[in-house]
Amino acid sequence: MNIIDIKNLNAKVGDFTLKIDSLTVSKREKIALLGENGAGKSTLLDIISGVNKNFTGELKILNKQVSNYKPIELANLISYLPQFSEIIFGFNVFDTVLFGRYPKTLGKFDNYDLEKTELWLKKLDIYHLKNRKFNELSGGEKKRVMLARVLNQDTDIILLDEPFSMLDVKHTKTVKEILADEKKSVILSSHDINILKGLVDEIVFLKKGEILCKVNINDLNKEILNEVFEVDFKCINGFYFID
Ligand SMILES: Nc1ncnc2c1ncn2[C@@H]1O[C@H](COP(=O)(O)OP(=O)(O)OP(=O)(O)O)[C@@H](O)[C@H]1O
Repeated sequence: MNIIDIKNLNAKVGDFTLKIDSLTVSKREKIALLGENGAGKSTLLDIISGVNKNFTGELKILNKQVSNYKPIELANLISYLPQFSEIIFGFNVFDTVLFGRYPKTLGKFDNYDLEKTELWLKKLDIYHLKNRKFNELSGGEKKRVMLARVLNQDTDIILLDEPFSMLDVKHTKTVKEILADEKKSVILSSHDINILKGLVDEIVFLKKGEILCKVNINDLNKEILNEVFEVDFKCINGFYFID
């Protein structure tokens, strides 16, 4: 069963047009959005998440048009890590992650919510930062806090805009393993092609606001990458490099 159905979607942001004729995501499917800067990855994630409602066409979540959901219903279905997170002012790390459980609890947090929060703090290796102010953290620390918050929201659909950017090698591995283990539908954008193996099922290539193709991760080849990114890739042992 499809959890997301997109048909004839058209959205304008400034001079840019996103035009998605058809895209479906099934339950527990993991998809990566790849494409050059400005291809429309964030715009598409903004639309699926409900942040950008300015589009025409069909966007169904669990067979129901997204505009027919109340915001709180959507927040119980979809969690979203935007590319930049500047939303939290005076909150410390613990409360920032705890608030991922707001849609489920409407703020009436119980022991289960506190335990879940502690669990994600530990998994994302930010437990030692739990009393620190979010705004005072480094870029990679902030990213891990926002990821913990998203995972604490515990939704069937997880949208992640460049979840690996700013992470060091060790925490990139940690986050990849966590996401690979999640039995959820995940759509993530990334500029790191080599991280996707063992993580996603399909890659959707975007170019100039349109889907160029959807490719199974096992069918990826350098010809596709050459066409999308207009550079000459080398493939060594299944990993892609440029000179
Ligand atoms: N609020 C806005 N006003 C005007 N133009 C916008 C706005 N948001 C995005 N755009 C334009 O839409 C296009 C697509 O942007 P988008 O952020 O979706 O690209 P992207 O694929 O996520 O890129 P990147 O890899 O750089 O993150 C870009 O040309 C961008 O300049």
